[in-house]
Amino acid sequence: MAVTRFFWQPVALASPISNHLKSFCFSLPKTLETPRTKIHFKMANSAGPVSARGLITHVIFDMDGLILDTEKFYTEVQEIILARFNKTFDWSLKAKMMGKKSTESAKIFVEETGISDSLTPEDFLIERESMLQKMFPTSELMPGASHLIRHLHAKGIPICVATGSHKRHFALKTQQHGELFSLMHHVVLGDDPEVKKGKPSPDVFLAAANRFEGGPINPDKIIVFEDAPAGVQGAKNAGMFAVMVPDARLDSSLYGPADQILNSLLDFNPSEWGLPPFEDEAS
Ligand SMILES: O=P(O)(O)OC[C@@H](O)CO
Ligand SMILES: [Mg+2]
Repeated sequence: MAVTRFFWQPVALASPISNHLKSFCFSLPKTLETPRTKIHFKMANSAGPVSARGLITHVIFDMDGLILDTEKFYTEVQEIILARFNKTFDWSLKAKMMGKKSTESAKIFVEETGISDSLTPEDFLIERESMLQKMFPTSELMPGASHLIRHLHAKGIPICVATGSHKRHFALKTQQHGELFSLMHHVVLGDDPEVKKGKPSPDVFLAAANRFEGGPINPDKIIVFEDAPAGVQGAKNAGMFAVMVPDARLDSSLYGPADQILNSLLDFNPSEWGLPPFEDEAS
């Protein structure tokens, strides 16, 4: 199916989106894309997400790089390990690893960097573990995460987490954020028995949809918030809507099939998806 990308300035969003798409949208050459300064929407066709947004009833959050600012820890330790081999860690490799189960991303790391003869995926995981264990308890929230989670919970919208992180890392990363995560109806982890394959497989998102009250919830009633290309693809493979909040350093050619691309969770407008509007300003 042909995919057209549309861009517009957020200030134009005063009346229903569908009208604006028809009258105010314009496309820009790729060179003019500025991912951190504009809100991007991707429309699969004229009957795509805009008409379906009014039906959203449930929300799934990714964790690393979306709720928690933890991707930087992985980047740091991977840079340290590669430096030992006189190699540098870049964002094209980062993009392939992020969002995946640790065993899967470890394999990608040693193979893509050409160090698999010297370091096995298992040894890589052992080497980075002691560094990560010190870093994870210092995890901080991403901008807008607390505001959006608290808002949806207060309005009675069922919310949950679907992460590639396994149980032990989840506990370390959320040590300082127990109260916020307690607002989630449930959390599906990467080492959950129902998650046979990591993102971009839909497993973690389908398990998340199954576990809501009255589940399984129809995927076209669900938005997934993601930062990683594999996560966006996984959400789409599950038949859900994907709102991507990518790191500014991620190449825009890797945004993939995201339905909406935001600079930050602070830019999310619940009303556009038929969710209860904010009553206050995000802080
Ligand atoms: O699915 P998320 O929460 O991004 O976790 C993946 C993580 O283990 C590293 O990228
Ligand atoms: Mg993530």
